[in-house]
Amino acid sequence: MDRAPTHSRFVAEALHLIGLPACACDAAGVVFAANPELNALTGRDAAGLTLVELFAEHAMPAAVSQLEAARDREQDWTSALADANGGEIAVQVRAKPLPAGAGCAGAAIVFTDLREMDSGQAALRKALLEQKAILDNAYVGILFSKDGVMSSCNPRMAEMFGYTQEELIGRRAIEVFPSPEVYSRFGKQAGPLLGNGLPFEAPEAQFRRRDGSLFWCRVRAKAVDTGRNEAGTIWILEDVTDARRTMNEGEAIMTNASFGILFTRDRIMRRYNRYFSEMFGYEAFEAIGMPGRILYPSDKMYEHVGAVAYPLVSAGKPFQTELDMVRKDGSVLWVQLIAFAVNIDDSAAGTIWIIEDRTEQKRAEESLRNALLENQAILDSAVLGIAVIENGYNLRCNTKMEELFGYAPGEIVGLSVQSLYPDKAGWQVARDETSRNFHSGRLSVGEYQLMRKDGTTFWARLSGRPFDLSKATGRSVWLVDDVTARREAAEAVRRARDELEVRVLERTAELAGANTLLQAEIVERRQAEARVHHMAYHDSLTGLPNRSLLADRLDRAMLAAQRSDRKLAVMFIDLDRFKTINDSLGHMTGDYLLKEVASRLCRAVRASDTVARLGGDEFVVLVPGIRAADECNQVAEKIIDALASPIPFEGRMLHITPSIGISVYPDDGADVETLMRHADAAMYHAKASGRNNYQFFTQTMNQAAAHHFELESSLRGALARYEFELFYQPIIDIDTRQVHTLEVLLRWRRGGHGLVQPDAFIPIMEESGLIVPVGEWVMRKACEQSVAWQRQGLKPVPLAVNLSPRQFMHKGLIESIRRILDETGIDPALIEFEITETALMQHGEQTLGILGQINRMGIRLSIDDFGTGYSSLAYLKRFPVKKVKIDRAFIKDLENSAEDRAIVAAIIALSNSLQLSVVAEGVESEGQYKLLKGSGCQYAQGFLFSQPVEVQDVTRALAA
Ligand SMILES: Nc1nc2c(ncn2[C@@H]2O[C@H](COP(=O)(O)O[C@H]3[C@@H](O)[C@H](n4cnc5c(=O)[nH]c(N)nc54)O[C@@H]3COP(=O)(O)O)[C@@H](O)[C@H]2O)c(=O)[nH]1
Repeated sequence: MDRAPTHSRFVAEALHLIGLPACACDAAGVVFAANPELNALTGRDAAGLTLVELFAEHAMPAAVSQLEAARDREQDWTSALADANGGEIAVQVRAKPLPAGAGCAGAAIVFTDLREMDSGQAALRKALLEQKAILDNAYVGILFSKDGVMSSCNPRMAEMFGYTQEELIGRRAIEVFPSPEVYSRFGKQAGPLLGNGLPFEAPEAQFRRRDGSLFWCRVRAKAVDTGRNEAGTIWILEDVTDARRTMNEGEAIMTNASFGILFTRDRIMRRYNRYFSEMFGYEAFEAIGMPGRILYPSDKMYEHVGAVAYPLVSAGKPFQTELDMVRKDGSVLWVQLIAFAVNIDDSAAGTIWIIEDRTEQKRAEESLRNALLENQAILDSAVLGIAVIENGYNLRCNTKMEELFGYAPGEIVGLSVQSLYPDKAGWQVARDETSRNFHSGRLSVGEYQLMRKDGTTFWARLSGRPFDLSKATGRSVWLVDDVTARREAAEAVRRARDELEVRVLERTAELAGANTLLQAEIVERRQAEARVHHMAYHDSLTGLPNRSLLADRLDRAMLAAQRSDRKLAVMFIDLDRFKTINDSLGHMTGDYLLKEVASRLCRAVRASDTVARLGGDEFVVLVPGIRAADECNQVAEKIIDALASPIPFEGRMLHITPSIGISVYPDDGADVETLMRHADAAMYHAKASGRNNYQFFTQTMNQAAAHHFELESSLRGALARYEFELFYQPIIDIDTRQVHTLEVLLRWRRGGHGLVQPDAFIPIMEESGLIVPVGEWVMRKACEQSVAWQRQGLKPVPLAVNLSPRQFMHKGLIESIRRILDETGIDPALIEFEITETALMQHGEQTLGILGQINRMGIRLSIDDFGTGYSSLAYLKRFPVKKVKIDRAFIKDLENSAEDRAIVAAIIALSNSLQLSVVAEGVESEGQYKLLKGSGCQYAQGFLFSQPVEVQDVTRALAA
């Protein structure tokens, strides 16, 4: 053995002294020393045996346990040793810790061979040992006291107080009480009972340990000998400190629990905590003893809970449910009920019910559930897809979301967000934008193309926000709206708008074009209106103001004159012999002449004066702002001077002179019509005064005008009154001085006035048109006379009848001639028409046609007043005329004027070359006659031969 031999030897020697079989074992349970008595008893050397080998097999567990405990304190038990023959030996075993001086831990074991005792001793000893074993092994402290002194105790009592048995025994009882007062009080309670032989019991009494700490014990006491107090008292103390603490803790739990705790047994309420009282409305002890049924709303529920709960509880399993229970006042509360057995080994021990009032919780849960249901209903009925996203995956979504993407219910959950995009690039763009927005603390809103489960795509408006806006990552909620239709509509609208804009542009262009055209039309119209206005108020040929505008300006000028106390002059200008120029040289020439005159007039007067053209060759100059009438002299002189120089036109020098009549406002009239009429009268006077001069209006001029008017009026009835008659003047053959022709000359034998000469009334008839019917009368009368002369047997003499320009151009002329010829039966060869040179040249080809018709009737034609107009040789050649009459103006000074002679000679030469006869009119002297005859003129007419004479004179002459 390894153990120290000194110790073994020392222990072995000690074992030899015991006299009873004994041994010593170490902490490992190996016998390291045994005395001969033990060796003899077991029949083998015990030293070196293990406990397993030393004890009988069935005694092993107790032996091991007892020896383990014996290392600390003495143990005593009945056991059996194994002998060398495999048998066993009944022994009483007493084991004690090895003393400190033994040198090692372990126990000393002493055996008493129970086989050596006689039966009485053995029984007694056995009983004593058993009692001792009971006392020693009792879990309660047992103490004997006498006279207040502890006389003996079991190990448990000493242990409870922290003493050894030896230390405790002999001590006074008062020492183990907390204080003398407690001891005294305790004694007062226990003493009377014990003194009377009665047991004393205190459920809780406080004691003091050796170390001063206090602990609680349940105390039971009884006199050892109830008949003799002096025999002492046996005290049994049960340490209930832990139980009391446990009980207090339980009470605290019961009292402070925030749920109801109910203890029932036999389904009767035995105990409950404060919370239960408050929960169900019962007082602290009010419901104790009542059946648990009162807590349930119905028998059925009560029975049901019992039927379900108790089998579980009896099996050691907790029962848990939630149900309605009933308060004392009948109101219902919703509780969670948990039940378990007080002792699973004893179902009759009762049941503990943990009851938690979940009414509010249930209400809250229901409210929450309703809210969730509502939310779910809202989500499911939402027209937008709604999804919760975390870490790029769909956590949850509503029905609409699934519909949008074409997934079955629940299919989207767990899908990656990327799988909802048609490609990674699109998803990446959306993710980057979302990240930027979330990190900026903003919502992320955008439109992206997404992909359905079947691979088709659509446009959606995504609106996302993190659950916590302050965190860019984590869960986020997204609204998904299918905006494909809206985008298509927007696209359609955009296209429509583009088309509309194009149309608008086109229409605008059209309108611009139309506007341009309209503007042009407006301009054109305004120009036209201006032209019309201009035409209405201006002379189309010269551009000068016309009669209307002149009247207006004259009106205004009169008003101005009234205000300024000035006068104004109206200067009526008529161009002398313009008619002749116009008729002979044609309209072109006449027009040119008029325009030049207009221009010269404008230059001659001031800009403040008005030059107007009334028509034909009539002009008016309005001179406002004059102080006296004689201021007009200068103006009139300037006008005459302006027109004095000849006007060159197409190789000719045109000479024109004005006759100017002047009326002055207010002297000669107070209105436009009067001033104009008076100026006109003055102009006539100027003409009568030899032309190329000016005359101021006088009242006598008014009388001339009145006379003119009177003549015209009288002429209108002259034909009907047979006041006309014919005179005849012979045209003689120069060579023979015999009558060649008779010129028919009209006379007006005006009633009360005598015979009126043609110059006094033919211009008026020409002007008024009366010349047409009167001229026809002349033709008819002349023809009738010729026929009459012939009927009288007189020698037929041709008659020369004058045709005025107006008469010549009259449409009914040819028909009228034809009718007269037919009706009178005159030989057309006896008729000759004299037409002035001016009239012939006036209408060119038309004249030629009329002349041709007349000529074809057999009527001869002659040109009257030849030399005063502007004959065209081309026409002369073509006209079917036979004769020209040299105007008497060239004959008048023939004898004195070489120029006139040259002209007459030229006319005669021209006529000869054209094979025309020449008549010289106005021959009044023999000198003239001779010159004419010498010049080769064939015919002559004049007072030298005869004045115009009445028909009777002609008849007489013809008959002579
Ligand atoms: N259309 C018509 N015109 C007619 C008609 N009757 C006349 N007239 C024209 O009137 C003008 C004046 O005519 P009258 O006063 O008759 O004078 C004519 C002669 O008396 C005049 N004459 C003739 N010889 C001389 C003369 O030696 N000296 C002179 N001082 N006068 C003389 O000449 C007139 C005839 O001229 P003309 O006709 O040019 O041959 C006159 O122009 C008439 O034509 C008519 O019915 N219709």
